[in-house]
Amino acid sequence: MHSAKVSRLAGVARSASRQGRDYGGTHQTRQTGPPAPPTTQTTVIRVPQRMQRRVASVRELRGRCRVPTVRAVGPLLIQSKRPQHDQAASRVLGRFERTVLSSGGWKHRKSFGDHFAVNSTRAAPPFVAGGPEKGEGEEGEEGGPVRFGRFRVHGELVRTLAAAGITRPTTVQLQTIPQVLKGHNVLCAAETGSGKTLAYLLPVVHRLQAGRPLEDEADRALGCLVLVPSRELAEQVASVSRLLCAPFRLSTKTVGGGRGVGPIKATFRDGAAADVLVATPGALVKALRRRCVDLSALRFVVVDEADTMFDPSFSGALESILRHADVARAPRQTQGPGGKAQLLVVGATFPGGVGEVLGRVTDLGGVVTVKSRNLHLLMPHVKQTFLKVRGRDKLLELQQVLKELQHEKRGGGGGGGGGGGGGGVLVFCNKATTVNWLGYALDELRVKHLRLQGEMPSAVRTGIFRSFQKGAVDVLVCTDIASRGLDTSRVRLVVNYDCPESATDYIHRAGRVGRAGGVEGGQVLSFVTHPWDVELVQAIETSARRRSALPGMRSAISQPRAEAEESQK
Ligand SMILES: Nc1ncnc2c1ncn2[C@@H]1O[C@H](COP(=O)(O)OP(=O)(O)OP(=O)(O)O)[C@@H](O)[C@H]1O
Repeated sequence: MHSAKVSRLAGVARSASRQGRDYGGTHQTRQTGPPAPPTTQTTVIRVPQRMQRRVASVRELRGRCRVPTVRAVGPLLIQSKRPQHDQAASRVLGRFERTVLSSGGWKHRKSFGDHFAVNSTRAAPPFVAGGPEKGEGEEGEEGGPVRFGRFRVHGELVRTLAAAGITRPTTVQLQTIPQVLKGHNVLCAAETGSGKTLAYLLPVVHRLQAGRPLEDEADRALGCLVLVPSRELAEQVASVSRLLCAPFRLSTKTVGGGRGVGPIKATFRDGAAADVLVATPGALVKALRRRCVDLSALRFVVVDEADTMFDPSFSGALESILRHADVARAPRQTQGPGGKAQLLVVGATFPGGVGEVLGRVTDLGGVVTVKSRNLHLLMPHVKQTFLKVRGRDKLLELQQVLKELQHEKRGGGGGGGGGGGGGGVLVFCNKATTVNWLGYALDELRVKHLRLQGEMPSAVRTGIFRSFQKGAVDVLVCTDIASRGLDTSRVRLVVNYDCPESATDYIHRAGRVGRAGGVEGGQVLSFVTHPWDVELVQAIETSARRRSALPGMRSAISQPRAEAEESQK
């Protein structure tokens, strides 16, 4: 803007000098043209002081704003519409170094049409063991890759995983499984899609089968409770549990909300308790009130998707459930018959209230924290593009993107897009009403899709998600309900049709691509429309350039306030 004004002023100055004028200063007088005939009049131009000051200040500002730019060479980390904002993959911006952001001027309406991408800098996810960057302890005793056998869990478990094509543990599994086997209460914070479900279910099933002889089936007691925020996620976790439990004839049940009390009672009608129960907090509280479930013999309580579960909308129910379970304070309390329950809290992000709630049910000092090295960093194996676009143009942009993907799927892609064609697309909106509206608009454009939002009955939602997972339809238009925990290994593209409202939501949405064992070459495309979206995008771009964690993300439990004050005294 300044430059435009300066050039405008300069233009006036130039045309003035062409006409023989000069902007030398106030009250300057100069004779122009051929030697003055006796009748020639002298031209006098008066430049107001205000204007002079303005030109001087704009000149000064231009000088100040000139940030030394290093021309990016080699592969690019940030690829911008304006090449002067590119950043090479080999360069990491220092913590105190001045950042020149591609999204710097995006609050201005003239920036519509601008775009930049954070390119992927590696092919495989960093949490898959044996990749180019090996993590701690990722080599076996003989220098070969680590296999599940290293944990000394039951051979059947290792064989079951191998039959499912899972032979080598991910980084988070390597760190978490030994701690759970030792009996610790664990807080596990690791990236989306890094295999956290197996990280807790594998040792849990191993210990359940070890502690219960097969003949005991009649007086079976609930051994493990897994709490998750949605019914879809309950079904997903239960399917992994059933796979692992099958060789030992351990049973898994699910109980989810949204269907009244009848189905909850029906789940427990047969009288036999499950070995593993996967439940949503609301449904479990109802079951506890009606004495359908007994938590007295619990050996494990798992809280999955911690950021949602400790959210104020769930935390009340969660706390009352944790009070019913007798949570151990030290590993020795979990041993032997009548042992207390081990607490495992799992998530990719953690809200502030975790310490408050956990402090009331166990000793926080005894909780072992397992934290991934890349937690809260942008995923280096997923290309993430940001496009500044007017609200009215978003639909056309989306249609174009879907068309290109369809074209690639039919084999006409020419390989330019990286990775093969096909795969699923998740289109995230912020509200259920936008999902419905966008659904109608896509119907008009004859784009085959499914819709998923929280106002639908939960049984319908589960069916919709299952058919998307099976590949019946490639496009799923959804709210954030699909961003937490759901395994979307076939998703190749995430479109943020509405920019997410927080960095946490961005991490969870983007985490639906680039998952362990999932489709390679996953990408995220975000439409940026409003000035308040721009702030989040600038925070993401800054983190990408500095390779630092996104701001405002937590991964540790803080002591409850009262306790912290006491320990300070
Ligand atoms: N060791 C492994 N090797 C290959 N694939 C794996 C491994 N462990 C898990 N997976 C696969 O990775 C995918 C993601 O796993 P999972 O859903 O447990 O991730 P998550 O960390 O819980 O993700 P989110 O944070 O989104 O809940 C699943 O499809 C799972 O089968």
